[in-house]
Amino acid sequence: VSKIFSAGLDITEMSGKSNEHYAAFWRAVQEMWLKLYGSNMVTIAAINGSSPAGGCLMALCCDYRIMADNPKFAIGLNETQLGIVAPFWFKDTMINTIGNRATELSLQLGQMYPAPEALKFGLVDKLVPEDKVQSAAAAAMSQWLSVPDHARQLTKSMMRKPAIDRLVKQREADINNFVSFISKDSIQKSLQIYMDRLKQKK
Ligand SMILES: CCCCCCCCCCC/C=C/C(=O)SCCNC(=O)CCNC(=O)[C@H](O)C(C)(C)COP(=O)(O)OP(=O)(O)OC[C@H]1O[C@@H](n2cnc3c(N)ncnc32)[C@H](O)[C@@H]1OP(=O)(O)O
Repeated sequence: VSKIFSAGLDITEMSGKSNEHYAAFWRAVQEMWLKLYGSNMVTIAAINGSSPAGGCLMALCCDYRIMADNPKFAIGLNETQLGIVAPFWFKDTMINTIGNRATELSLQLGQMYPAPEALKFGLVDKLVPEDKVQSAAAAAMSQWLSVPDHARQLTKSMMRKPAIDRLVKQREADINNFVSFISKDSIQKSLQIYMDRLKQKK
């Protein structure tokens, strides 16, 4: 979709559903992260628009991020703005990209960074004109693929394994945490208010 890289997780999957539904949904989100963050392939994010929360997470899972140079497009883990909390593995992924202090600021405030600020913060690696995002991503891919694969893969795994092992070890507990958190009346209310606001802004 033009102007949106990803709107993040589908909020309708996290509201008004059964606990079994929430558990299956969260397992699928974990699976997505484990596959993408743990992939031994080269992954380049061509960020052609806004990228909140889960969308930002997907971009952060990639090896390199190229974003369209348009200040109207913003990226960030904005969970607190929805009244929800980025789980520890979202937080770990961000820390591994921009460091601890920048992550703390970012997460507590639920900040969305317009493209130029995202570059300054290190959330993305490069800005290019909107119509050059795909070609710049293809060029970056060629550069990354020119590195001997086994060496690049072992290096990637060395950097990411601790975060991945942490979720693998705590997977079931993380699902239980998600279900008990998201099914709280107060959290359901916050999500409802956020969705109503999204619709009103039209
Ligand atoms: C103790 C610790 C325990 C921790 C336990 C875990 C806690 C839970 C963790 C959950 C992590 C959540 C991650 C997420 O990704 S949440 C989703 C975050 N996403 C957003 O905030 C995006 C909101 N959307 C927007 O900002 C804009 O819609 C956007 C910039 C994406 C596009 O803007 P545009 O103006 O082009 O389009 P509209 O706003 O008019 O939207 C069109 C329709 O789409 C609906 N919409 C948008 N985003 C979502 C979404 N994420 N999910 C569902 N639906 C969405 C929007 O309402 C419009 O719908 P209608 O056409 O029906 O009105």
